[in-house]
Amino acid sequence: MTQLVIASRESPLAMWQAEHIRDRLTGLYPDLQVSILGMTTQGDQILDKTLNKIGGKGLFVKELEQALADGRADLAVHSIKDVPMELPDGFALAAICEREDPRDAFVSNSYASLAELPPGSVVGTSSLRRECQLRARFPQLDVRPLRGNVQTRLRKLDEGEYDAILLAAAGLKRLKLDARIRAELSPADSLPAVGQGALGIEIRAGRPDLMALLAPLNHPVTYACVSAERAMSRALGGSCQVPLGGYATQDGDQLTLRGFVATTDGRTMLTAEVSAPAEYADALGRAVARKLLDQGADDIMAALLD
Ligand SMILES: NCc1[nH]cc(CCC(=O)O)c1CC(=O)O
Repeated sequence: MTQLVIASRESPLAMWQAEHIRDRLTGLYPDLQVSILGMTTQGDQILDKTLNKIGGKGLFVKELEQALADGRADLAVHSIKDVPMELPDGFALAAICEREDPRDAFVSNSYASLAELPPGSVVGTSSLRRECQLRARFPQLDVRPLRGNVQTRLRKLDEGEYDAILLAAAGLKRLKLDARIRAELSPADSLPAVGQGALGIEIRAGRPDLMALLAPLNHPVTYACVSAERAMSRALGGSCQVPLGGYATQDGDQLTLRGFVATTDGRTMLTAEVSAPAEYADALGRAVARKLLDQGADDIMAALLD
């Protein structure tokens, strides 16, 4: 292979991610030519509705998969958080790269932390996961929807529509916007989204040559952690309609996965945590899902999907 095309969304964060993978590939393979095919996805176009109302994360990846299927591109770089738990037939994940900061970030021009916000303060987030965890801890805050790419969300904060917003620390750090982060929420306070902070590289299935070329970009610890998180979400039938989170860490050979499912108001919050050797990442994910289902997660999800 002498030339590769990376399909990417056109948002500045997506482009940063694609360029990062391009640079890593050309570092590894100096003779390889890598170009980036920027694309707009439905998820980027529909900005007036929250994601859970328009069909969820798949909207960010479908157009990119179409480019892979057509042969217009060889690989697609995604925030793995945006990749549906089941890939369509004919596609494969070739690598999951080392995770950036997985935490949620608190951004505000007036306050240093959530605890400082006066009652009634308006906090922007369009993630049900962030919303329910926020409501559980700070029921006196006014949580309002906030969509758009990272820059758009910061602009809406700066224009005064919100007193504070929550977004992924990883995106801000990649865009060198770390200075905007006033506080990072610990995973205990705001359990991250499944896969948050990690990049995934998707290819067409049945390309062992490309699989081998991309293998050095895979980070085994991140791969194990994110596999456990995704197996949990898959076993829960996870979708954007359901407030859920999952975050795994690896210590030695031991993976620990914590997951939650909640009602959007944050009044019911089911949590489970299990540890297992890293080679059993998928089984670990299913075990955490089973514990959540045993506590009634299926009732919460059935009510939400009604
Ligand atoms: N939902 C959009 C999205 N997808 C990935 C990231 C951040 C980067 C990452 O999690 O890898 C973001 C922005 C955010 O949630 O604030």
